[in-house]
Amino acid sequence: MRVCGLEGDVVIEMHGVWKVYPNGVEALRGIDVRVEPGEFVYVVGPSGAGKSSFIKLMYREEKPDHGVVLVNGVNVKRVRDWKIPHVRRKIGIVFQDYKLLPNMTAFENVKFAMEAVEAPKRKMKARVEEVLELVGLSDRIHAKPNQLSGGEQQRVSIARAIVNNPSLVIADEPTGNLDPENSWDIMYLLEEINNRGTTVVMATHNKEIVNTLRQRVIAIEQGLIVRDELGGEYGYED
Ligand SMILES: Nc1ncnc2c1ncn2[C@@H]1O[C@H](COP(=O)(O)OP(=O)(O)OP(=O)(O)O)[C@@H](O)[C@H]1O
Repeated sequence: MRVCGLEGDVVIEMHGVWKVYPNGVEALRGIDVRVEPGEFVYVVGPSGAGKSSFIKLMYREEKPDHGVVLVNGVNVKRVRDWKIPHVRRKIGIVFQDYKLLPNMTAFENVKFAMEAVEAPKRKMKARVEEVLELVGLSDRIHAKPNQLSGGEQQRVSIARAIVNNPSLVIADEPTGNLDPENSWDIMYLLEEINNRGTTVVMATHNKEIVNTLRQRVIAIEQGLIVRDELGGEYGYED
């Protein structure tokens, strides 16, 4: 049974999507794609191919210049700035550099994400403790980011990403700053989250992970999807 999202809903739909930055760079040049609930998708491709631009459209960090991007049925181009938090309520985001608030503890960082969506106050403490336990950090909840290792910081950021039960987790190079052991730990967590029903979209340069934990692979080159395979390979040398 799916935990999030209704069967048959499409999590992400893009039709004829172009992203052209103000300097004239055509980062995406006509993208068509559908991601269904519960999928795990790797986004791969050479540096500068358009991977980050592709996933930034999903969390409305960027808007398409042409075409349509629907996330959980919402047309992201039509979302006013003040409504972005509402759209992101159902999306968890994980960055390569964690982006934790430095003056807050692990507990406070995760709680902050619940406050941002105005979750019921009485449920916060238990829920924050629950997700920090899920990522294996029960004994570090009062540590600040500079007291945590890179792997631990990324686990806090994953706890923050899932605390509001998102239907979609988007990760941009989540293992990019981590050693192999910590990278695998993060991948097992993302797999576990996916097994619980959450859709995961992850941009990565990690060949070993993509070729070992086989999932759908979307390859982007020069702003175009050049390959889209279930159980695909990484397909590049780096
Ligand atoms: N804000 C921006 N302004 C101008 N150009 C940009 C901007 N962001 C990205 N670009 C350009 O758009 C193209 C695609 O960049 P993008 O970051 O999407 O690629 P990427 O595949 O994620 O690369 P990497 O693997 O190196 O992170 C590149 O040529 C990049 O220089």
